[in-house]
Amino acid sequence: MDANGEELAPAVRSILAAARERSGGEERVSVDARSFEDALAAAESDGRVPVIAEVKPTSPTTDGRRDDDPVALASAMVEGGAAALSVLTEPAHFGGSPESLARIRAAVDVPVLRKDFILTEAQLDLVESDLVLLIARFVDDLSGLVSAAEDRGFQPLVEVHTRAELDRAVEAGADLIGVNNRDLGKLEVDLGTFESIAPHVPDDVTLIAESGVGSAADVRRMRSAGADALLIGSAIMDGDVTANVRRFTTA
Ligand SMILES: O=C(O)c1ccccc1NCC(=O)[C@H](O)[C@H](O)COP(=O)(O)O
Repeated sequence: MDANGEELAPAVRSILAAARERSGGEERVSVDARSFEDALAAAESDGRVPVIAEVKPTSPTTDGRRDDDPVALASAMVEGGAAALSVLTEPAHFGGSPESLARIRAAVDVPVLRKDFILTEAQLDLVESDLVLLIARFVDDLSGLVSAAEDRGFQPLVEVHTRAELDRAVEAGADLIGVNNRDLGKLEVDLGTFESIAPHVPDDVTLIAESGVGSAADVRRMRSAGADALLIGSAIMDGDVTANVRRFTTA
């Protein structure tokens, strides 16, 4: 069950159980973050669709696993025109690690999002990144965690899947909001989720469409519905990542 008492897919229950066990960093981090807004503006100004390309070695909904060097993958994504990167740090279900993120961030000059299931303030201190994902569905004190992230210099990206979660994200002061097309209760993907929530997002929020984008037509669909940027994982990790990113950034 999640905080709303709703049933969760077994894989997500397992992800959350593992997240509750993970400790934080030993010292409070203080990040000199690369501006995500500037990265989006740079992409727009030279005609690239702003894409956050995700280094996602595996996942509960992916067959197999990609064991390439994460830094090589990340550099190939930047070569394809990614405005920013998302890097999984969850080890048990996504094959990520904080070490991979630190190596990637040192090797590229675009902003890097830490993609994990952060539940506590201490877990923010595991590794430096430019953005951190906070999933509204799983965080009780969302305002507290948004503030804690900002106090450390992170740009928090608050992920929502419903209107009620959007309201919580806005109340928590989120400037960056991602609408996840993947329902983490059932693990089903529906691009209509973004289309139904986007009209209710305040104009001053930077809005990201997350999950389920697999084609140039999907990119255009999400952009028409109001996406300032797209977060794309599986479809980029499948095959030549530079060519895949380029297909989306030129959609
Ligand atoms: O991707 C999964 O299988 C997954 C399973 C359980 C919880 C979360 C999951 N994904 C997290 C994500 O948000 C995605 O990695 C990200 O939005 C990219 O999605 P996609 O482009 O569909 O790989």
